Amino acid sequence: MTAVDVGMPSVRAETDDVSDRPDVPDLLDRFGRVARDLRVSITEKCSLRCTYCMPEEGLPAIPREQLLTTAEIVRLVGVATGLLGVQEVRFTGGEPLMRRDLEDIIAGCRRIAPGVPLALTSNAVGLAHRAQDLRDAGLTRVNISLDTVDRDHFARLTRRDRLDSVLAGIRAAKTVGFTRVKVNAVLMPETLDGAADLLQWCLDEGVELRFIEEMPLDADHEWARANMVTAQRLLEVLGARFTLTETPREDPSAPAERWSVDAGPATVGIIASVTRSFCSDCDRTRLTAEGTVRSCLFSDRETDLRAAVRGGATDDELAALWRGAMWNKWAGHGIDAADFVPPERSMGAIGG
Ligand SMILES: Nc1nc2c(ncn2[C@@H]2O[C@H](COP(=O)(O)OP(=O)(O)OP(=O)(O)O)[C@@H](O)[C@H]2O)c(=O)[nH]1
Ligand SMILES: C[S@@+](CC[C@H](N)C(=O)[O-])C[C@H]1O[C@@H](n2cnc3c(N)ncnc32)[C@H](O)[C@@H]1O
Ligand code: SF4
Ligand code: SF4
Repeated sequence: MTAVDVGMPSVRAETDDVSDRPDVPDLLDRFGRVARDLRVSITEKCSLRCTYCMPEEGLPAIPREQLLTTAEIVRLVGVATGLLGVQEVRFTGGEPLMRRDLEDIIAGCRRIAPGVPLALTSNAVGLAHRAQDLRDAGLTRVNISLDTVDRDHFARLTRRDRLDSVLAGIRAAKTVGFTRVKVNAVLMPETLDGAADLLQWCLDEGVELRFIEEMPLDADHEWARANMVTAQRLLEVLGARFTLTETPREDPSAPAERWSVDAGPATVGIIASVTRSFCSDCDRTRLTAEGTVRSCLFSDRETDLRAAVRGGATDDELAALWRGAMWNKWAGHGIDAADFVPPERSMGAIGG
């Protein structure tokens, strides 16, 4: 972390003041954190309707002219990696595969940021047909969401009967040579009984499974702390079938804590965003599909870069706007605070 006088801001600072920001190129915030991990949402559309994320009818469509174009995404990724110290870029959504120009976006970003890892977070529906092209375009890594290997549970949770397509997508990701394919599973009461089967499937396939605590980011606003499956509860359930041993954290800003399974080398991860929050080490910055910078998943304060891009701003001007947006980033999500209010946008609308 960069050492600067960061003062004592409140957890949810509501200010745009950047007059006290030190003149450094990186995406520094008042708490001394530096964002190096950029997550770019490229669409609000999705082929699934996971209950913890989307409403049944899907999100309201973003008018085409409000979406960042391929060229605009590439330019902003160039600003982030070239001027702002971003070291990894992840494409997300909505479902990034819903954009037919995803391969062009990846190829453009690969050209503008040759040495930077480019990752994708996807539900893998239809990935089997595109995995090779995405790899050829320069994609480095893929994380895939899969909550259960039980077809009925999958169909109920995602409101779509697409388990086979997802499993084929995961296998294709391995076949075309993406290294360290990871599977993300959100912990839900309905799928907890199948958690050990999911882990066994991932062990058999040689992919790395991470369970994720559900956050209050569902479009239906049904999240309740009392109903949430905690990391602790999951460990009890998995412990009935596997021997789990906690391993040291690879990197303090990596959200997953890892346990070796049956003496390893395979591991299972848990992203305990709620009960063991990692906000104090957060290294994320986000671009929404409409081209706003969002400093934290939970903060609705956004800075419009699309208007600046379309108004003729230079790269240096865009970088300055981005730095200002991150300086006033909140300390953390504050889910346990008495006055917590979930953000207006749901996970799929922000870009998870
Ligand atoms: N609290 C919090 N959780 C996040 C954030 N971004 C993603 N998540 C959660 O972390 C899960 C995994 O995210 P991924 O998209 O796989 O990214 P990642 O964990 O950074 O990926 P790796 O670099 O492969 O570890 C998501 O499903 C979200 O639930 C964030 O900024 N804050
Ligand atoms: C919003 S999705 C977008 C990318 C892609 N559609 C997918 O599902 O991987 C990104 C990640 O957010 C996670 N997610 C969605 N809603 C969540 C919630 N309420 N709490 C925690 N994670 C959530 C998903 O499981 C997924 O891993
Ligand atoms: S989690 Fe991903 S796949 Fe599921 S509804 Fe949200 S955006 Fe779609
Ligand atoms: S909730 Fe906000 S501060 Fe916490 S890890 Fe996520 S983006 Fe970072």
